[in-house]
Amino acid sequence: MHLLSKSPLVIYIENFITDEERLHLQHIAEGHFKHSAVLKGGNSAIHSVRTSQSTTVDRDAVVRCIEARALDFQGFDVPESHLEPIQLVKYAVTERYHFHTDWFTNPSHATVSLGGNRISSFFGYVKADNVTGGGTNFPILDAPRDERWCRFIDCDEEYESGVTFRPIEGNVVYWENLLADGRGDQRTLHAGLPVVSGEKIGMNIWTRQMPLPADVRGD
Ligand SMILES: O=C(O)CCC(=O)C(=O)O
Ligand SMILES: [Fe+2]
Repeated sequence: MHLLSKSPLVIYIENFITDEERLHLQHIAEGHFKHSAVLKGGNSAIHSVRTSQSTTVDRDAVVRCIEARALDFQGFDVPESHLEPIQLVKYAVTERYHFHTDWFTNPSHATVSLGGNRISSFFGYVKADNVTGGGTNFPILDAPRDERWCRFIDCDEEYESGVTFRPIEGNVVYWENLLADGRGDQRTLHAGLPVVSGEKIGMNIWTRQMPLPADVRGD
């Protein structure tokens, strides 16, 4: 693990998902991907901000193991009821996810009965062999200086473009979305850059401030 930023907290984790888990996730998601609905202004609509396809995965033994790892990483005290179902996102050539925050900007999506807002995100790379493009760009983060980071981030990017994580299978980026007072942290703005060649599949694990309703959890 490598600490990229203390504020906002951003931690890069190598080999968070095993090869077997990656293949399993692809297998159970096959045939379920749909063009992603992005919440905009109160109604769920298929919106051009996101051209990829997504799906959630059912909670089998392998998925529970990944979830347990995500909870343990966050210090053991987050109950599993605060986890959204794991979401996979698939991008074909040219597909992308424009700049957004994972925390809900519309308070009506973050009410107590809905589990509050998203305190943290794990974004991982489930499939990325022979992918060019398709990095995850955080324009407001300061790029680290040490060239050992170039294994994971695109060091050809201008310093002004922030940090772009390259899609590397098995690795994840973890960050905290909310400030200490619970408001969303604008510095967590990010985008999935267009895929230039190959197919990219990513994984989102989002943790809420409060328990999710059982029907959303899929329990
Ligand atoms: O595809 C990426 O690199 C980022 C995707 C993302 O930010 C999301 O699904 O919320
Ligand atoms: Fe995101």
